[in-house]
Amino acid sequence: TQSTRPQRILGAVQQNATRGDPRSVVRAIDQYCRNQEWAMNVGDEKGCILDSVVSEVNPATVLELGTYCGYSTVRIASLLPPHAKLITLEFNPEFAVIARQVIAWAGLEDKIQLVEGASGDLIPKMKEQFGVETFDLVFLDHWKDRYLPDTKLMEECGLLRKGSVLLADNVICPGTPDYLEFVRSSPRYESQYFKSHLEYTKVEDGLEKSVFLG
Ligand SMILES: O=C(NCc1cccc(CNc2ccc3[nH]ncc3c2)c1)c1cc(-c2ccc(F)cc2)cc(O)c1O
Ligand SMILES: [Mg+2]
Repeated sequence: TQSTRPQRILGAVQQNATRGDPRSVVRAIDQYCRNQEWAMNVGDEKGCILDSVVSEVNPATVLELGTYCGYSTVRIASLLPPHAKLITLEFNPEFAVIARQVIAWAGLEDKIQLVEGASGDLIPKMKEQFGVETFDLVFLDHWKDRYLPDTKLMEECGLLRKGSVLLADNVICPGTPDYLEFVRSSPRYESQYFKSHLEYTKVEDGLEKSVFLG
C-alpha cells in the first residue's frame, strides 16, 4: 500500500537522524524535503529566524498551533530551558501519529505535549485542562484563516500577558491578510516582519513577530 508524505518524512528521520539528537532530526527532515519532496515544514531558512526569536524570548510556556510532522515542534523544544513546556495542537490525526514518533525520536517527549483537536475548541480549555496561566510564545502555523480568530480567542481567554510574543508563519505565502492587517494596525500589538522565503523554495514568504502590549 502507498505510503503518505508524513510517513516518508518519518522514515527519513529514522534512517538519517540520531535518536535523542533533535538537531539531527531537524537536519534529516530539511535534507529530505529539499532533495526528495517538498513538505510544509517551516524549513531551514525561516527556521533560523524562529530559533532567534525562541532564544530571545527564552519562554517557559509555548503554544504551537499546527504540529504537522513535528519539525518546528522539535526545533523550538530543542532550544527551551529545562522545565519549560511546549503544547502543540494538531487537528489531523494522521499528522499527529507521525509527529509523536518524530518527537520521540528526538527524545523530547518530556518537554512537549501534543494535543489532538481544533484550536477553536482547545484554546478555551487551556487553563483548566492543561494548567496553563499564560503563554510566553505562540507559534501560529495552522490553517491560515484561523490565525486571527484564534488570536482574538487567546486574548479573550486571558492566555496572553504583557510581553507575550506571537510568531506567525506564512504571512505572505499562502498569506494571512486579515491577521496581518489586525496585528499591524492594533494599538495592542507591536509587530515586525521578517522577510524570508517559502520553505525549500525561492518564493517570498516571511514570519510576523507581534508582541502583545496588554
Ligand atoms: O496551510 C498550511 N499549513 C496549515 C495546515 C495545512 C493542512 C492541514 C493542516 C492540519 N493541521 C491543523 C489544522 C487546523 C488546526 N487547528 N488547530 C490546530 C490545527 C492543525 C494544517 C501551510 C501551507 C503552505 C503552502 C502550501 C502550498 C503552497 F503552494 C505554498 C505554501 C506552507 C506552509 O508553511 C503552511 O504552514
Ligand atoms: Mg507554515
